[in-house]
Amino acid sequence: MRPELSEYTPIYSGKVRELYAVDDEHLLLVASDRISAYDYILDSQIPDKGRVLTAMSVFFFDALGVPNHLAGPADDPRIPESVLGRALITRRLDMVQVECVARGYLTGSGLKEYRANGEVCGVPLPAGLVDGSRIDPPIFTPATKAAVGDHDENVSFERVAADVGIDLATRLRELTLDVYSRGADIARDRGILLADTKFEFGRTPGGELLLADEVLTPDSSRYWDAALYQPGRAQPSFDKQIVRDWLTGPDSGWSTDSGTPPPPLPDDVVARTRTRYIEAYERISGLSFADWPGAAA
Ligand SMILES: Nc1ncnc(-c2cnn(Cc3cccc(F)c3)c2)c1Cl
Repeated sequence: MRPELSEYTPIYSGKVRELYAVDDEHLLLVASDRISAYDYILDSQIPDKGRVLTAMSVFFFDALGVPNHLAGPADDPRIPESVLGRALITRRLDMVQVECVARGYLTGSGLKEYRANGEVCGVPLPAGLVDGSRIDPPIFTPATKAAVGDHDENVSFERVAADVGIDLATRLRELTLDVYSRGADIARDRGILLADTKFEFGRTPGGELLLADEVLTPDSSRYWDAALYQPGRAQPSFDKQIVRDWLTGPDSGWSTDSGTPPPPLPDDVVARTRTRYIEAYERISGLSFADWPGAAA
């Protein structure tokens, strides 16, 4: 008999995820079916999004073999039925307050910084790069966690070293670049480019540094279809472009500068987006999503 979610203490609610305390040493990390676009949490949910992204994290934790915070399998008996498949039991860690970002392609806030001063987080880049240019080897572009609703602030490695010490900063950079590069290689071999990603690390009471949070998911990373990759323009998002195009298209009655929340999504936009998430997981993992725990939505 699985416990009810109400037996656990909620300790954090993010835009699309929640965190509960299971006991003094363990947490329950829950991924919802909510989706965000243009900095709004949409009213419409994407069925199975939480289960697919949880499956992706588990795949990469296993495939990359990095010491991490997982404390049980996806069907751990401590996981309530209501969130089975979209929740994981993790060790409770002392989280390092650094957003550990790796970039293998130049876009978003990195491109903005590059255009202003030819570098990102203090890392100089070659001249002449455009939106979507490959950055090889990838670069470590950390950020400080922003307050709720704000964007993280990109900072230099030197600032991270000043905040957490040079040894830990160096370790974070090494781990971030290694895990990103190996994960991006796996995805690229299957036709999906992971343009960038954000990791979080935490320390055990014994001081061991573990990879925590979600790993290389479409919510923590930019996913691009390799077949459509074309530097010099904004790349379409593998998972979110269908939603973005409908919201900014003629049928939504909405626009990004309307100052109003986006309208609900049509059923076909929801269904096609669900399919994109499942396709990304099955292509990258080589596994069938039908075999993943929890009730299909
Ligand atoms: N193993 C850990 N130990 C201690 N703290 C965390 C932790 C804190 N915050 N976050 C981000 C987050 C993850 C999911 C749902 C949310 F609402 C927020 C993760 C973790 Cl993963």
